Amino acid sequence: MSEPLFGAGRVEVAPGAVHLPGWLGAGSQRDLVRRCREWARGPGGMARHRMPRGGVMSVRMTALGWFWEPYRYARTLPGGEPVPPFPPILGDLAREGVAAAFGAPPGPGDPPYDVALVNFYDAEARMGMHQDRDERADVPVVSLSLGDTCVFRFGNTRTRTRPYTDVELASGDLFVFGGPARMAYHGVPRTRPGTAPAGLGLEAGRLNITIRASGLEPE
Ligand SMILES: O=C(O)CCC(=O)C(=O)O
Ligand SMILES: [Fe+2]
Repeated sequence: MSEPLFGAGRVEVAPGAVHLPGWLGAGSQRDLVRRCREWARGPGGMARHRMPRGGVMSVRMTALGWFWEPYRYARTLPGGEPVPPFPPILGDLAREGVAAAFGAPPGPGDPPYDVALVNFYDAEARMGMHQDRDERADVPVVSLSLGDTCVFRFGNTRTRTRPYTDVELASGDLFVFGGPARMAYHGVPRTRPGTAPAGLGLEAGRLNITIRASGLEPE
């Protein structure tokens, strides 16, 4: 086995896609779970979005910074209310995450992190293979996992199917994908109910926060 580049347990799943197990300590995980509860109580709630072809997503989500629905970003919520602001702590975590994954944070010329999607998975929820392609910036997507472990399927940029790699994302794990992996298809075929660490403040289910740079102009 080759020596990991940065600390123990850095796994390069594909060129540009890095998994750092246990990147967030227990205290940071608890803090983020508490914040997710606050964000979930915001005006957008935790909604199950309807897909353009009629299906309803099994994952519940709320958006910060920009509102997202399949498949676009909007400045306002569907009812016209303003979108809750993008929390600076998520920008800090995203830049630290990129530095931990690739050795350096995004450059000062890169569009800033300005949007986060908070996803909640109950025991039945899953997310089909998709690309994160509604952003107008080629900045890595930073994903933080809390609560139950899931199977995260990380594929290729051309098809929803093989070749892909199944990765177990546990509470506290960081996953970053950028560069040649930025447009790779990925999804969550299942979670593993009952695997969340005790004392997290999340009794059941999985939370995932993806932090992105929209590349869109602020007002
Ligand atoms: O829940 C995850 O780990 C992935 C979420 C995701 O791919 C997304 O929000 O676009
Ligand atoms: Fe995604």
